Amino acid sequence: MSTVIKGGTIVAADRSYEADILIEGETIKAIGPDLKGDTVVDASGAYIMPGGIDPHTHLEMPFMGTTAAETWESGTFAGLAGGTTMVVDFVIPGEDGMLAAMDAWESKATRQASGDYSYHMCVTGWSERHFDEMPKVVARGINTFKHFMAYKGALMVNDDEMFASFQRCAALGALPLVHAENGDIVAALQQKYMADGTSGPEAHAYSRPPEVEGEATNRAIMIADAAGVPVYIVHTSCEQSHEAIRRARQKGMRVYGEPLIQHLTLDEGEYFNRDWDYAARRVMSPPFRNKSHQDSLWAGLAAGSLQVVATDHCAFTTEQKRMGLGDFRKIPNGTGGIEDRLSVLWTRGVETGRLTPNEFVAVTSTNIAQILNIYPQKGAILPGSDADLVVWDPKLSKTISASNQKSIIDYNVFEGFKVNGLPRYTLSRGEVVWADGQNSQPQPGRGKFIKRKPFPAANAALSKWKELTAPRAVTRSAEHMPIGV
Ligand SMILES: NC(=O)NCCC(=O)O
Ligand SMILES: [Zn+2]
Ligand SMILES: [Zn+2]
Repeated sequence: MSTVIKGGTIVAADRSYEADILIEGETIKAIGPDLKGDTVVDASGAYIMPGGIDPHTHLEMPFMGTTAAETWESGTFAGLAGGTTMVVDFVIPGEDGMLAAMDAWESKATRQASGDYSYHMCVTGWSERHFDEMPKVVARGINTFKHFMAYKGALMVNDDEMFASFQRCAALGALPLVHAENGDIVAALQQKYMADGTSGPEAHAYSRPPEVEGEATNRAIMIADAAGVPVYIVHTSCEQSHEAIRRARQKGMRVYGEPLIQHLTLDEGEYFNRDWDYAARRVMSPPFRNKSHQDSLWAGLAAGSLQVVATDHCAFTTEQKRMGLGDFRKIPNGTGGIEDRLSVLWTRGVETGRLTPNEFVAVTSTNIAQILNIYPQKGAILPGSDADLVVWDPKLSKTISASNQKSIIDYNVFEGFKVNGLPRYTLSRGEVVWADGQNSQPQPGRGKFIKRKPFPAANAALSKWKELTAPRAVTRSAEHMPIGV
């Protein structure tokens, strides 16, 4: 059974050109003019792009005394409806360790996911057990380990723990990821605002200023450099953090930065809304920033100092957010975006000229696949690649509203945004899983876990350079030594 996508313009990260795409089974068989297949997908007047990859989601994550309400079923369906064909979710180990946590995640994902998925493993402490489990995690197809420098008393790790884990990553060919905020200072500022009587959602933003993120980003980069490993900074939200990443890259370090679609388009004014629910629904870490930080992030995407746009989709209902009434520290941290990442980025990025269509593909798919080591299986339109494709219709438009979203959350932080550019079709491994106007849900459980191999190249290059430039003892002959000592 073959499918041909006809009449569109292929938009890849490196170029745009007109061609048909022939799909056989789950992969791309051929690209060229006048291809024929059993079924035809009409792409006339549309762009054909690699399916979006969201490298940062928290579906059904237990967090802050509750569990993120977006399920694997609703979250992956929402992703497909918005053109995202793969998510990478964070596994949080409990008392039973990393492997048991991975099993727990897998038991949910395998039954429910309708798009493909992978995991990052979180490192929330350090011990011999962590040291021993990490290679087993890598053997099971995970090559990224996440570290929280915030959430003191819960997920936060200290510098020595992070350094030990980063060294282990270096040895295993794995990439460390970091949530960079100075957790000690955040905790102190939270206490101060509560003591001053500022207990509403706005205090969430006050207690997490950009300096707190910039300091932690610099520290994470320094620790990665000392450990001889690249590093990926998740949810880069401000100029201070971007500046640290930019400077490190200019010095030749392999540092990646991931702005979120929320930070690019929503600002701190959201927290000053008089409606408590409205403001609390937007509480996430780091918080939304002012327009000058947004400009910095957009510039970084265009210039290449920031590589990826994610969502950090960690969605709680209004009822869950109300756990923090009277104490902003108890508002579950997280917002959604998986369904709207591509259309909002297209509208606010490509339509405004901040990004080219090719840069759009790079930051939503190709760069991510390369950084996570699944390219060209994912993130590419090439013979042999998985046929994860979006037929993107720049003429389709809608006004974003919780009332008709696929996400099961009762609100949407982009409510009222008018977007131009939406998927006419989304294909996941060759199957049409979303068609505009049909609205039917793909089969839960059809999504596959995608194994990601370790990174031999970057880690080996770094350790070779470290070895070549390592401090060495000076050899001194007797004539250069003090006599009689
Ligand atoms: N970002 C956020 O507020 N919640 C999800 C957990 C995290 O990524 O820090
Ligand atoms: Zn985080
Ligand atoms: Zn996150």
